[in-house]
Amino acid sequence: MLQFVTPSAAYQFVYLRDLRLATAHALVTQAGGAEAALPNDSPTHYLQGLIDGLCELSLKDPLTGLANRRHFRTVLEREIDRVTRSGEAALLLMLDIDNFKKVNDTYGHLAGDLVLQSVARTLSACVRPMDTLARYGGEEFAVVLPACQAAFGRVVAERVRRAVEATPVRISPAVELNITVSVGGAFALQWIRSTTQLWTERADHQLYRAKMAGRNRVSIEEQPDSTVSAEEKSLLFGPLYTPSSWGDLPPLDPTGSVY
Ligand SMILES: Nc1nc2c(ncn2[C@@H]2O[C@H](COP(=O)(O)OP(=O)(O)OP(=O)(O)O)[C@@H](O)[C@H]2O)c(=O)[nH]1
Repeated sequence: MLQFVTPSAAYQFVYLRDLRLATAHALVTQAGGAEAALPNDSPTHYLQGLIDGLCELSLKDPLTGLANRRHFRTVLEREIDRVTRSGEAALLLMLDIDNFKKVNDTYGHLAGDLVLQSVARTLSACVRPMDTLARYGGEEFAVVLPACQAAFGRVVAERVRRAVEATPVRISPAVELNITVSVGGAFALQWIRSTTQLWTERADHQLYRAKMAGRNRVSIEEQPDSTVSAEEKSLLFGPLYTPSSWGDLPPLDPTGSVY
């Protein structure tokens, strides 16, 4: 099923089995991919353009144009793979707009949508092209920052928080709103294969702490010390041991952790 926003800002859903060429064309054009799918192209090019445009759409959140949650999970899984193999640091930030319900309740849902779009633009301007920024859910965003050392991660998280605070959102000619976000962050476990669920839970826990501490602040988990020695790395990634060498192996840690 594809979801898109109509010109009147209403959400519309289309089941793939009901998707007609004209609807596919309208969806791709609306998303700004019209050049890729001009009907006076050759039929093959035209159809390929539509298919490419629809694939692109299926990865995006229709309101903000950021990566959607499904796409973000795929990126996180890839990042876990990379971190497990390379041992590089990677940071996951979860961000949540503070008191957003009040915006909706006071100014209406459309004003809330304008705030979401504005925050999405501000966040996009704060991250590197190699980072992936997503709308994770209602008023929650997420960013994964590959190759991100602890000191840099804290600077980015604080920069993001300040940027949102410094960008008022105009929701009507007479009304401008000051918006803030709370930010929680957790580093990936280096050399150890974790799961997207565990990683997001750790970042979410820090986000909860930032909210509990008063909102409009950053809380980042201390980078877990999962450094392994060169010898241990060779145990993880080296050739398999033969039974005759088992006697040389260090005893197994009952928790399964690598120190
Ligand atoms: N306008 C708009 N509102 C949304 C959307 N998705 C979720 N929301 C609203 O986001 C609000 C979330 O409210 P809460 O979870 O209570 O959080 P909050 O008011 O931001 O409070 P804190 O997170 O504790 O600071 C609800 O009012 C939802 O209706 C959306 O796509 N557009």
